Amino acid sequence: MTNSIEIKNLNYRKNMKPILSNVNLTIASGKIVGLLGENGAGKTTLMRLIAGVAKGYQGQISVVDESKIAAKKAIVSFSEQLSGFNQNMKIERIVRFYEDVYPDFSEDKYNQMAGFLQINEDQKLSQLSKGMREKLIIGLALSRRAKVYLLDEPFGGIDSMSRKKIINSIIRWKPDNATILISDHYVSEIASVLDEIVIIKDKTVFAQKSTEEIREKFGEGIEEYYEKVYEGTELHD
Ligand SMILES: Nc1ncnc2c1ncn2[C@@H]1O[C@H](COP(=O)(O)OP(=O)(O)OP(=O)(O)O)[C@@H](O)[C@H]1O
Repeated sequence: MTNSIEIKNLNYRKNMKPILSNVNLTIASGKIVGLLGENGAGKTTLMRLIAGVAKGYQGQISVVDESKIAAKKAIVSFSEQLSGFNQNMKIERIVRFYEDVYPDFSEDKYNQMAGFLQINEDQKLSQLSKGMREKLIIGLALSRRAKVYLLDEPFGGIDSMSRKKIINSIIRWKPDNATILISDHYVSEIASVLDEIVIIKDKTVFAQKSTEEIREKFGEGIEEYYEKVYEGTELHD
C-alpha cells in the first residue's frame, strides 16, 4: 500500500508561539481518516500545512510523494472558506472559476452535488445562509477528482438530513485510491465511514488508531475511545 500523506518532524510556530511540535504522521492511500481534537488543538493548521496554504514550517510534508507547494495544490482538494471571493459574486461564477483553475474539477460531479444539496447558482455568495455556504464549500471540494481531500469541519451549520446525505455520498463518490482527512466535532456522525482516527493533543499527534483496532483491542466505539484519550484515562501511542 502506498502512502498519501507523510509528515516527518514537523514544527510550526505562529507569531513565535508553537502551534504544532514534532508531528510525525503517515496516512496510507485510500483511507478515510477522522482528524480529532478540541478547539484550538491545531487541526485546521495541520490541514493548511498539508494543503500548502500555510508556509514557514520546519520538517517534511509530502503528499503522494510531492513536497513542492504547486504540485501539492494540484492533487489536494481543501475545503477552503471562499474568503478570497468577492461577496457579490454569483455562485455560478465561483463554479466557473473552479473549472478554470482545477483541471480535475468534474462538472458532472458538481451538478449531482448541487442537485441534492439544492444549491441555487443564481444566488450571490453574500445571500447564502451559514449552512448553504458550507454546502457549497463541501460541494466544490468533493467535485474535484483529487488524490487527497481535506475537509475541515464541513458540517457545522448543515442540517442533519443533509449531513447524512453528504456523509453517504462521500463513500459513494470517493475515488478508490483517494484519501480523505476529515475534522469534525460530531464524532458519532462520521464514525461509520472512518477507517482510522488521528487525535491531535498537546500540539502533536497524540494517537493514531484504526477503527478496527479500537473496536477489537479496546472494545469501544470511536467516540468513547476519543473521550477517554482526552480525559487521560485511555493509553495513547
Ligand atoms: N493567525 C493566527 N495567529 C496566531 N495564532 C493562531 C492563528 N491561527 C490559529 N492560531 C492558533 O493556533 C492554534 C491552533 O488553531 P487551529 O485553528 O489550527 O485549531 P483547531 O484544532 O482547528 O480548532 P477548532 O476546532 O476550534 O477549529 C490555536 O492555539 C490558535 O489560537
